[in-house]
Amino acid sequence: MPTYRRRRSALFMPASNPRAISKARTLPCDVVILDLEDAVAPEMKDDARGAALAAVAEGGFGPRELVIRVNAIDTPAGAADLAALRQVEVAPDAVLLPKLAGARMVADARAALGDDIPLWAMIETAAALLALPAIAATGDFGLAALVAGTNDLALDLRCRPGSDRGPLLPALAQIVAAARAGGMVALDGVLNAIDDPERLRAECDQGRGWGFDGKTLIHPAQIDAANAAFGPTPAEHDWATRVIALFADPANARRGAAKLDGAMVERLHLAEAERIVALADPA
Ligand SMILES: CC(C)(COP(=O)(O)OP(=O)(O)OC[C@H]1O[C@@H](n2cnc3c(N)ncnc32)[C@H](O)[C@@H]1OP(=O)(O)O)[C@@H](O)C(=O)NCCC(=O)NCCSC(=O)C[C@H](O)C(=O)O
Ligand SMILES: [Mg+2]
Repeated sequence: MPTYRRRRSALFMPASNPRAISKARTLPCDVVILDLEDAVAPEMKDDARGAALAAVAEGGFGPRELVIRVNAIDTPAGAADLAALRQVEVAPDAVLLPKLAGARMVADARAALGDDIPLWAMIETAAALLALPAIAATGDFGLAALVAGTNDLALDLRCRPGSDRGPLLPALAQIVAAARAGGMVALDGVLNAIDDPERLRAECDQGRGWGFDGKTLIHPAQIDAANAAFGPTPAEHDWATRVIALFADPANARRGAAKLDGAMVERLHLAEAERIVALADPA
Protein backbone atom coordinates (compact mmCIF):
# COMPACT_ATOMS: atom_id res chain seq x y z
CA MET A 1 0.00 0.00 0.00
CA PRO A 2 1.33 3.53 -0.73
CA THR A 3 2.37 5.68 2.23
CA TYR A 4 0.34 8.80 2.90
CA ARG A 5 1.36 11.95 4.72
CA ARG A 6 -0.96 14.53 6.25
CA ARG A 7 -0.79 18.03 4.82
CA ARG A 8 -3.96 19.42 6.37
CA SER A 9 -2.34 22.62 7.65
CA ALA A 10 0.72 24.28 6.08
CA LEU A 11 1.77 27.35 8.06
CA PHE A 12 3.79 30.08 6.35
CA MET A 13 6.12 32.30 8.35
CA PRO A 14 8.76 34.82 7.37
CA ALA A 15 12.17 33.18 7.76
CA SER A 16 13.29 36.57 9.08
CA ASN A 17 11.08 36.10 12.19
CA PRO A 18 12.96 33.95 14.75
CA ARG A 19 10.08 34.04 17.24
CA ALA A 20 7.68 32.57 14.69
CA ILE A 21 10.17 29.85 13.73
CA SER A 22 10.72 28.93 17.34
CA LYS A 23 6.96 28.83 17.96
CA ALA A 24 6.43 26.63 14.89
CA ARG A 25 8.32 23.80 16.60
CA THR A 26 5.42 23.50 19.06
CA LEU A 27 2.39 24.18 16.86
CA PRO A 28 0.00 21.41 15.68
CA CYS A 29 0.48 22.14 11.96
CA ASP A 30 1.47 19.38 9.55
CA VAL A 31 3.78 21.56 7.42
CA VAL A 32 5.98 24.53 8.29
CA ILE A 33 6.89 26.82 5.37
CA LEU A 34 9.81 29.17 5.98
CA ASP A 35 9.29 32.01 3.55
CA LEU A 36 12.14 33.81 1.83
CA GLU A 37 9.85 35.49 -0.71
CA ASP A 38 6.98 37.93 -0.20
CA ALA A 39 7.00 37.95 3.61
CA VAL A 40 10.64 39.11 3.65
CA ALA A 41 11.70 42.69 2.92
CA PRO A 42 14.29 43.05 0.12
CA GLU A 43 17.01 44.23 2.50
CA MET A 44 16.45 41.17 4.74
CA LYS A 45 16.78 38.51 2.01
CA ASP A 46 20.33 37.41 2.90
CA ASP A 47 19.61 37.30 6.64
CA ALA A 48 16.39 35.36 6.06
CA ARG A 49 18.16 32.79 3.86
CA GLY A 50 20.78 32.28 6.57
CA ALA A 51 18.10 31.96 9.26
CA ALA A 52 16.09 29.43 7.24
CA LEU A 53 19.09 27.21 6.58
CA ALA A 54 20.14 27.47 10.24
CA ALA A 55 16.63 26.46 11.36
CA VAL A 56 16.67 23.42 9.07
CA ALA A 57 20.11 22.41 10.37
CA GLU A 58 19.02 22.90 13.99
CA GLY A 59 15.83 20.87 13.50
CA GLY A 60 13.41 20.29 16.37
CA PHE A 61 10.31 20.36 14.15
CA GLY A 62 9.32 16.80 15.04
CA PRO A 63 6.89 15.19 12.60
CA ARG A 64 6.20 18.51 10.85
CA GLU A 65 7.28 18.67 7.23
CA LEU A 66 9.73 21.52 6.75
CA VAL A 67 9.61 23.48 3.50
CA ILE A 68 11.52 26.55 2.34
CA ARG A 69 9.82 28.91 -0.11
CA VAL A 70 12.58 30.48 -2.19
CA ASN A 71 12.36 33.67 -4.19
CA ALA A 72 11.30 33.46 -7.84
CA ILE A 73 14.11 31.59 -9.50
CA ASP A 74 14.44 34.09 -12.35
CA THR A 75 15.50 36.78 -9.83
CA PRO A 76 18.97 37.24 -8.28
CA ALA A 77 17.60 36.41 -4.82
CA GLY A 78 16.00 33.19 -6.11
CA ALA A 79 19.19 32.10 -7.84
CA ALA A 80 21.12 32.77 -4.61
CA ASP A 81 18.55 30.75 -2.62
CA LEU A 82 18.90 27.70 -4.88
CA ALA A 83 22.71 27.97 -4.92
CA ALA A 84 22.78 28.04 -1.11
CA LEU A 85 20.35 25.10 -0.84
CA ARG A 86 22.51 23.05 -3.20
CA GLN A 87 25.36 23.27 -0.69
CA VAL A 88 23.53 22.33 2.52
CA GLU A 89 24.29 19.23 4.55
CA VAL A 90 20.81 19.11 6.10
CA ALA A 91 18.11 19.76 3.51
CA PRO A 92 14.49 20.79 4.03
CA ASP A 93 11.78 18.28 3.10
CA ALA A 94 10.92 20.35 0.03
CA VAL A 95 11.62 23.62 -1.75
CA LEU A 96 8.58 25.65 -2.77
CA LEU A 97 8.90 27.63 -6.02
CA PRO A 98 6.80 30.82 -6.25
CA LYS A 99 5.60 32.63 -9.39
CA LEU A 100 5.93 29.56 -11.57
CA ALA A 101 5.51 30.65 -15.20
CA GLY A 102 5.60 27.21 -16.80
CA ALA A 103 7.04 23.70 -16.78
CA ARG A 104 10.43 24.96 -17.96
CA MET A 105 10.94 26.69 -14.61
CA VAL A 106 10.58 23.37 -12.80
CA ALA A 107 13.34 21.88 -14.96
CA ASP A 108 15.50 24.98 -14.40
CA ALA A 109 15.00 24.78 -10.63
CA ARG A 110 15.91 21.10 -10.64
CA ALA A 111 19.09 21.79 -12.59
CA ALA A 112 20.09 24.60 -10.21
CA LEU A 113 19.20 22.70 -7.03
CA GLY A 114 20.61 19.27 -7.83
CA ASP A 115 18.71 16.00 -7.67
CA ASP A 116 17.81 15.42 -4.04
CA ILE A 117 15.24 17.84 -2.64
CA PRO A 118 11.57 17.46 -3.71
CA LEU A 119 10.04 20.52 -5.35
CA TRP A 120 6.66 22.11 -4.66
CA ALA A 121 5.25 24.90 -6.81
CA MET A 122 2.92 27.86 -6.27
CA ILE A 123 0.29 28.21 -8.97
CA GLU A 124 -0.36 31.94 -8.77
CA THR A 125 -0.10 33.41 -12.24
CA ALA A 126 -2.32 33.27 -15.30
CA ALA A 127 0.65 31.78 -17.18
CA ALA A 128 0.91 28.91 -14.69
CA LEU A 129 -2.82 28.20 -15.01
CA LEU A 130 -2.49 27.91 -18.79
CA ALA A 131 0.58 25.69 -18.38
CA LEU A 132 -0.99 23.30 -15.83
CA PRO A 133 -1.10 20.22 -18.11
CA ALA A 134 2.65 20.55 -18.77
CA ILE A 135 3.35 21.33 -15.10
CA ALA A 136 1.40 18.21 -14.06
CA ALA A 137 3.74 16.18 -16.25
CA THR A 138 6.90 17.34 -14.45
CA GLY A 139 6.89 14.54 -11.87
CA ASP A 140 10.18 13.36 -13.38
CA PHE A 141 11.77 16.54 -12.03
CA GLY A 142 10.51 15.70 -8.55
CA LEU A 143 7.57 18.12 -8.46
CA ALA A 144 5.44 16.74 -5.62
CA ALA A 145 2.88 19.43 -4.72
CA LEU A 146 0.90 22.29 -6.24
CA VAL A 147 -0.02 25.19 -3.94
CA ALA A 148 -2.69 27.71 -4.90
CA GLY A 149 -1.38 31.27 -4.49
CA THR A 150 -4.74 32.96 -4.30
CA ASN A 151 -3.44 36.45 -3.42
CA ASP A 152 -1.16 36.67 -6.43
CA LEU A 153 -3.63 34.85 -8.64
CA ALA A 154 -6.41 37.33 -7.87
CA LEU A 155 -4.05 40.20 -8.72
CA ASP A 156 -2.83 38.61 -11.93
CA LEU A 157 -6.36 37.74 -13.09
CA ARG A 158 -7.65 41.13 -11.88
CA CYS A 159 -10.61 39.33 -10.33
CA ARG A 160 -12.45 40.17 -7.12
CA PRO A 161 -12.72 36.89 -5.22
CA GLY A 162 -15.12 38.18 -2.52
CA SER A 163 -15.83 36.11 0.55
CA ASP A 164 -17.06 33.04 -1.40
CA ARG A 165 -14.06 33.03 -3.79
CA GLY A 166 -16.47 32.43 -6.69
CA PRO A 167 -14.24 33.97 -9.40
CA LEU A 168 -11.30 31.81 -8.27
CA LEU A 169 -13.12 28.48 -8.19
CA PRO A 170 -12.45 27.52 -11.84
CA ALA A 171 -8.72 28.06 -11.22
CA LEU A 172 -8.82 26.11 -7.96
CA ALA A 173 -10.55 23.20 -9.71
CA GLN A 174 -7.88 23.22 -12.42
CA ILE A 175 -5.11 23.15 -9.81
CA VAL A 176 -6.67 20.13 -8.08
CA ALA A 177 -7.17 18.33 -11.40
CA ALA A 178 -3.55 18.94 -12.41
CA ALA A 179 -2.28 17.72 -9.04
CA ARG A 180 -4.37 14.56 -9.24
CA ALA A 181 -3.31 13.87 -12.83
CA GLY A 182 0.33 14.30 -11.83
CA GLY A 183 0.03 12.27 -8.62
CA MET A 184 0.81 15.38 -6.57
CA VAL A 185 -0.49 16.95 -3.37
CA ALA A 186 -2.85 19.95 -3.75
CA LEU A 187 -2.85 22.74 -1.15
CA ASP A 188 -5.38 25.56 -1.05
CA GLY A 189 -4.46 29.26 -0.75
CA VAL A 190 -4.30 31.41 2.37
CA LEU A 191 -7.05 33.41 4.06
CA ASN A 192 -5.68 36.86 4.91
CA ALA A 193 -8.44 37.57 7.45
CA ILE A 194 -6.87 36.28 10.67
CA ASP A 195 -9.74 37.30 12.95
CA ASP A 196 -12.64 35.70 11.07
CA PRO A 197 -13.03 32.11 12.31
CA GLU A 198 -16.39 31.64 10.57
CA ARG A 199 -15.02 32.58 7.18
CA LEU A 200 -11.98 30.40 7.84
CA ARG A 201 -14.18 27.38 8.61
CA ALA A 202 -16.23 27.99 5.47
CA GLU A 203 -13.12 28.38 3.32
CA CYS A 204 -11.54 25.22 4.75
CA ASP A 205 -14.74 23.27 4.05
CA GLN A 206 -14.88 24.75 0.56
CA GLY A 207 -11.27 23.75 -0.14
CA ARG A 208 -11.88 20.24 1.20
CA GLY A 209 -15.02 20.02 -0.91
CA TRP A 210 -13.13 20.95 -4.07
CA GLY A 211 -10.57 18.23 -3.42
CA PHE A 212 -7.60 19.94 -1.77
CA ASP A 213 -5.48 17.91 0.67
CA GLY A 214 -4.95 20.87 2.99
CA LYS A 215 -4.73 24.62 3.28
CA THR A 216 -1.87 27.06 3.49
CA LEU A 217 -2.15 29.36 6.51
CA ILE A 218 -0.59 32.57 7.81
CA HIS A 219 -1.32 32.48 11.55
CA PRO A 220 -1.29 29.85 14.31
CA ALA A 221 -4.94 30.66 15.10
CA GLN A 222 -5.90 29.11 11.74
CA ILE A 223 -4.38 25.66 12.32
CA ASP A 224 -7.16 23.90 14.23
CA ALA A 225 -9.83 24.75 11.63
CA ALA A 226 -7.69 23.38 8.81
CA ASN A 227 -6.84 20.20 10.73
CA ALA A 228 -10.53 19.62 11.44
CA ALA A 229 -11.75 20.31 7.91
CA PHE A 230 -9.15 18.28 6.05
CA GLY A 231 -9.67 15.39 8.45
CA PRO A 232 -10.42 12.66 7.88
CA THR A 233 -13.49 13.20 10.05
CA PRO A 234 -14.59 10.49 12.52
CA ALA A 235 -17.52 9.69 10.19
CA GLU A 236 -15.19 9.26 7.19
CA HIS A 237 -12.89 7.07 9.27
CA ASP A 238 -15.81 4.93 10.44
CA TRP A 239 -17.07 4.52 6.85
CA ALA A 240 -13.57 3.61 5.65
CA THR A 241 -12.98 0.94 8.29
CA ARG A 242 -16.32 -0.64 7.46
CA VAL A 243 -15.61 -0.62 3.70
CA ILE A 244 -12.29 -2.36 4.36
CA ALA A 245 -14.00 -4.92 6.62
CA LEU A 246 -16.74 -5.47 4.03
CA PHE A 247 -14.34 -6.42 1.26
CA ALA A 248 -12.14 -8.43 3.64
CA ASP A 249 -15.15 -10.61 4.46
CA PRO A 250 -14.66 -13.95 2.63
CA ALA A 251 -18.38 -13.87 1.79
CA ASN A 252 -17.66 -10.87 -0.46
CA ALA A 253 -14.43 -12.23 -1.98
CA ARG A 254 -15.99 -12.64 -5.42
CA ARG A 255 -18.04 -9.45 -5.35
CA GLY A 256 -17.08 -6.13 -6.97
CA ALA A 257 -19.98 -4.29 -5.34
CA ALA A 258 -21.75 -4.65 -2.00
CA LYS A 259 -24.27 -2.79 0.17
CA LEU A 260 -23.28 -0.67 3.16
CA ASP A 261 -25.77 1.47 5.10
CA GLY A 262 -28.27 1.16 2.28
CA ALA A 263 -25.82 2.39 -0.37
CA MET A 264 -23.67 0.65 -2.95
CA VAL A 265 -19.93 0.52 -2.41
CA GLU A 266 -17.60 -0.87 -5.04
CA ARG A 267 -14.05 -2.10 -4.95
CA LEU A 268 -13.02 1.27 -6.39
CA HIS A 269 -13.97 2.72 -2.97
CA LEU A 270 -11.55 0.36 -1.23
CA ALA A 271 -8.42 2.32 -2.20
CA GLU A 272 -9.98 5.55 -0.93
CA ALA A 273 -11.03 3.79 2.29
CA GLU A 274 -7.44 2.57 2.80
CA ARG A 275 -6.13 6.09 2.16
CA ILE A 276 -8.53 7.54 4.75
CA VAL A 277 -7.53 4.98 7.38
CA ALA A 278 -3.83 5.57 6.68
CA LEU A 279 -4.29 9.36 6.98
CA ALA A 280 -6.17 8.99 10.26
CA ASP A 281 -3.25 7.10 11.74
CA PRO A 282 -0.16 8.08 9.74
CA ALA A 283 3.05 6.06 10.13
C1 LIG B 1 0.31 38.52 9.85
C2 LIG B 1 1.39 38.51 10.90
C3 LIG B 1 2.46 39.54 10.55
C4 LIG B 1 0.77 38.86 12.26
O1 LIG B 1 1.79 38.72 13.23
P1 LIG B 1 1.63 39.23 14.73
O2 LIG B 1 1.23 40.68 14.70
O3 LIG B 1 2.86 38.86 15.49
O4 LIG B 1 0.40 38.36 15.22
P2 LIG B 1 -0.04 37.96 16.66
O5 LIG B 1 0.36 39.01 17.65
O6 LIG B 1 -1.47 37.61 16.60
O7 LIG B 1 0.80 36.64 16.96
C5 LIG B 1 0.53 35.86 18.11
C6 LIG B 1 1.67 34.90 18.32
O8 LIG B 1 1.78 34.00 17.21
C7 LIG B 1 3.03 34.14 16.59
N1 LIG B 1 2.83 34.06 15.13
C8 LIG B 1 2.11 34.89 14.38
N2 LIG B 1 2.12 34.49 13.10
C9 LIG B 1 2.85 33.36 13.08
C10 LIG B 1 3.21 32.45 12.03
N3 LIG B 1 2.81 32.68 10.76
N4 LIG B 1 3.94 31.40 12.35
C11 LIG B 1 4.35 31.17 13.64
N5 LIG B 1 4.05 31.99 14.67
C12 LIG B 1 3.31 33.07 14.38
C13 LIG B 1 3.56 35.50 17.02
O9 LIG B 1 4.97 35.51 16.96
C14 LIG B 1 3.01 35.58 18.43
O10 LIG B 1 3.81 34.74 19.24
P3 LIG B 1 4.05 35.07 20.78
O11 LIG B 1 4.73 36.39 20.80
O12 LIG B 1 4.90 33.94 21.26
O13 LIG B 1 2.70 35.09 21.42
C15 LIG B 1 2.02 37.09 11.04
O14 LIG B 1 1.00 36.21 11.41
C16 LIG B 1 2.77 36.60 9.83
O15 LIG B 1 3.89 37.03 9.59
N6 LIG B 1 2.18 35.64 9.10
C17 LIG B 1 2.81 34.98 7.99
C18 LIG B 1 3.06 35.92 6.82
C19 LIG B 1 3.66 35.18 5.65
O16 LIG B 1 4.46 34.28 5.82
N7 LIG B 1 3.27 35.57 4.44
C20 LIG B 1 3.75 34.95 3.24
C21 LIG B 1 2.96 33.74 2.90
S1 LIG B 1 1.34 34.03 2.35
C22 LIG B 1 1.51 34.16 0.64
O17 LIG B 1 2.49 34.65 0.21
C23 LIG B 1 0.44 33.60 -0.17
C24 LIG B 1 0.68 33.32 -1.65
O18 LIG B 1 1.94 33.51 -2.13
C25 LIG B 1 -0.34 34.04 -2.46
O19 LIG B 1 0.02 34.70 -3.44
O20 LIG B 1 -1.52 33.90 -2.13
MG1 LIG C 1 2.14 34.64 -3.82
